[in-house]
Amino acid sequence: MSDIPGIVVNGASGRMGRMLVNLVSENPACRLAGALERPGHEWVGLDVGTAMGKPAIGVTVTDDPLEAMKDAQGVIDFTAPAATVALAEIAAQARAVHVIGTTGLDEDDLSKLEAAARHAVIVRAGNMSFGVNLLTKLTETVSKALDMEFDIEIVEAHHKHKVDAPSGTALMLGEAAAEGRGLRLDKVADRGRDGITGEREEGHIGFSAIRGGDIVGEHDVIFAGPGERIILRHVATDRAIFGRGAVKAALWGMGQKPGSYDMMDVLGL
Ligand SMILES: NC(=O)C1=CN([C@@H]2O[C@H](COP(=O)(O)OP(=O)(O)OC[C@H]3O[C@@H](n4cnc5c(N)ncnc54)[C@H](O)[C@@H]3O)[C@@H](O)[C@H]2O)C=CC1
Ligand SMILES: O=C(O)C1=N[C@H](C(=O)O)C[C@H](O)C1
Repeated sequence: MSDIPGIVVNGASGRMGRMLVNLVSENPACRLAGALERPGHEWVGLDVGTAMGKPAIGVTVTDDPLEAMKDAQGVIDFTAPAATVALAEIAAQARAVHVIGTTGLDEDDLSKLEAAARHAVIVRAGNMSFGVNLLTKLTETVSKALDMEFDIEIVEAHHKHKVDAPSGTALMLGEAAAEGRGLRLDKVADRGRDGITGEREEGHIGFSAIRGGDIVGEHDVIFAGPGERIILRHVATDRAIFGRGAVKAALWGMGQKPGSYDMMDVLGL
């Protein structure tokens, strides 16, 4: 047993998973304690370094979460909603901090995560980067300062492999914009306009999603008023910004009481 905190990466072969295997292995403040993939995945049973086409690093990919977490204090999870909900219960049993980057979670998924957070630390955010969390703060501030004459529209762009829309980040920004106006996003969100939609309703918050190529992630919050527009923008050019935030969240979470936290808590924003 080492004194250095151990972190497991779930979804180790994914775009974020590979990034995280590297970031956790290279960070002197933690060690890679395990690598998880879904049952049947071709990486299961291989050394995760070898599977990535690099030298072996002494961690074998497994599909058994309890086995992966036997010597870990945290697990970082950028996978898919069903996988994340299933892992939450197991991470709580193992008393491991569960850092969740997975997006596309529905209300039912979220209530299951809340239940798991009664026994364990969960840190979840639709975007783990410092820049987007700062943008989220700014969005709330600007929304609070402007009156309803300013229409709020959120436009996001991502790579062609992304499976959920609007992005988790867009929803985070929408929630902040609604909060700034003292409203609940689910009462004012316009998602997916098509056909004869009628005029825009005052106070609504609109979402548009672009998908193509290898776009890492881009978000604009547009405040369109009479005679002027304010646009807040974040452009991600490297997935490492999400990965670094997730590692920070895992280490931070190890000092917290059970409960649900987000990146604002981690970053003190
Ligand atoms: N919050 C944030 O800052 C960010 C969130 N994301 C989100 O993270 C998620 C993953 O994104 P990508 O890495 O681009 O996707 P990806 O499709 O490249 O990777 C997902 C991985 O999860 C694995 N997986 C699926 N079911 C599993 C299970 N039951 N057990 C273990 N592994 C399982 C897949 O085999 C795959 O390797 C998405 O929901 C995405 O929106 C992505 C980037 C940043
Ligand atoms: O799927 C992605 O790639 C990303 N997903 C997150 C989201 O849904 O907002 C964060 C980031 O934009 C990349």
